[in-house]
Amino acid sequence: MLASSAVLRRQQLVIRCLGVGGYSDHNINTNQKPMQGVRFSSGAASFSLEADAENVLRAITPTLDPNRHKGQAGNIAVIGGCREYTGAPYFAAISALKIGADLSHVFCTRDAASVIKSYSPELIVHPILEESYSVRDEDKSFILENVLGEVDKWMERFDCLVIGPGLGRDPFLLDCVSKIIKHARQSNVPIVIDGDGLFLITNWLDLVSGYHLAVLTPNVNEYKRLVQKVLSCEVNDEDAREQLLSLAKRIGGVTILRKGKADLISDGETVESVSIYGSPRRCGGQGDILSGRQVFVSDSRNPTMLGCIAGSTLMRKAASLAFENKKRSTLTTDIIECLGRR
Ligand SMILES: NC(=O)C1=CN([C@@H]2O[C@H](COP(=O)(O)OP(=O)(O)OC[C@H]3O[C@@H](n4cnc5c(N)ncnc54)[C@H](OP(=O)(O)O)[C@@H]3O)[C@@H](O)[C@H]2O)[C@@H](O)CC1
Ligand SMILES: Nc1ncnc2c1ncn2[C@@H]1O[C@H](COP(=O)(O)OP(=O)(O)OP(=O)(O)O)[C@@H](O)[C@H]1O
Ligand SMILES: [Mg+2]
Repeated sequence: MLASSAVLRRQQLVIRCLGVGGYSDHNINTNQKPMQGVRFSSGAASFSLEADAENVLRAITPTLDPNRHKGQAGNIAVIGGCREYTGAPYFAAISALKIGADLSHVFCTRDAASVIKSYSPELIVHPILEESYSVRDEDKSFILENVLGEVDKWMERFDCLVIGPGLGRDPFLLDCVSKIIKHARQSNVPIVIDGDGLFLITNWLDLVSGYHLAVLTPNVNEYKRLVQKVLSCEVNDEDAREQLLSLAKRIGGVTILRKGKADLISDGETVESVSIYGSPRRCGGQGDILSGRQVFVSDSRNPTMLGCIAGSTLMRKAASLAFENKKRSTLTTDIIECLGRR
């Protein structure tokens, strides 16, 4: 079957981002020497720790190419935003634009939509999700079909879905989102699962199990719940890397970025860590920024690990720059202003 144009575009994004075959986006246009510094062995990227986080950042960030048109540097969608939470989906969606995506959509509930639209004209906000309180039982299947139809109209054009920032835990809303995840898998769209999206898949692991284009970004609580559910034990920080490797292996296919003092990243085969930069401020919203940074997640395995290393490094670098400037008063909005600064 001919790969759809979106899959081809995502694969071109892979080649440009990774410089697979020694060519970065810049080389493609100028045929200069392949990039140095990023080592690939037997098809799996093997990186030392901190120094390569910088090299990965350099390797995976596509250069600005005058021959490209709008959308080719990345078109992402955040699935999240409800009556309770409107900041999280905004943080995730604007962060993707700030690191270079061209278009950023938010699919949220009607209540949240006008609030998120008021935060920024840069975002394309779709008020299509519903929570139980606004839906009669007899209308639920019709509304579910309508939600899926609205998302499917756009699905082929997305390079990545970020599912969960500010989603909340409403059962009807989570049921709709579970169907969106299934449709994304059928369309081979990479997905980043964060926030309440992790609450959903922890209770329904089949949604992501075996899907190598899925990235999970749990915080301390969310990771604890995943370990309890999948490994039937408590988090063991004595053997954090081994436990993360087992968790990723047991779920199968996914890449997990365990957020913490050091971010640990595993695809079930290797484990990498990123602990450079960062700030001592733990204000809410920093994880949402990180989930939006995974816009480089792509079609094949290695870039998923690379995307996580790059996203974590960029997030921590921006947090460090913001803290230098604002100290104890640093907020997530200050960190967003520092994104993309090198
Ligand atoms: N400005 C914004 O809009 C921001 C919005 N945010 C959004 O908030 C959502 C939750 O994210 P978070 O990080 O607070 O979740 P987390 O650490 O697992 O829980 C902390 C503790 O609270 C509890 N708990 C949580 N949610 C619950 C619920 N719905 N109903 C009941 N209990 C709940 C939880 O209990 P537990 O699950 O452990 O039993 C734990 O004890 C998520 O969608 C995120 O994107 C954040 O990104 C920040 C900025
Ligand atoms: N102790 C720490 N020291 C330095 N950086 C940290 C520390 N804990 C987390 N981080 C970094 O802060 C970012 C957000 O992690 P955090 O655990 O706050 O996510 P979260 O709880 O999902 O955030 P959010 O409030 O957006 O939901 C991650 O990039 C992580 O690398
Ligand atoms: Mg979070």
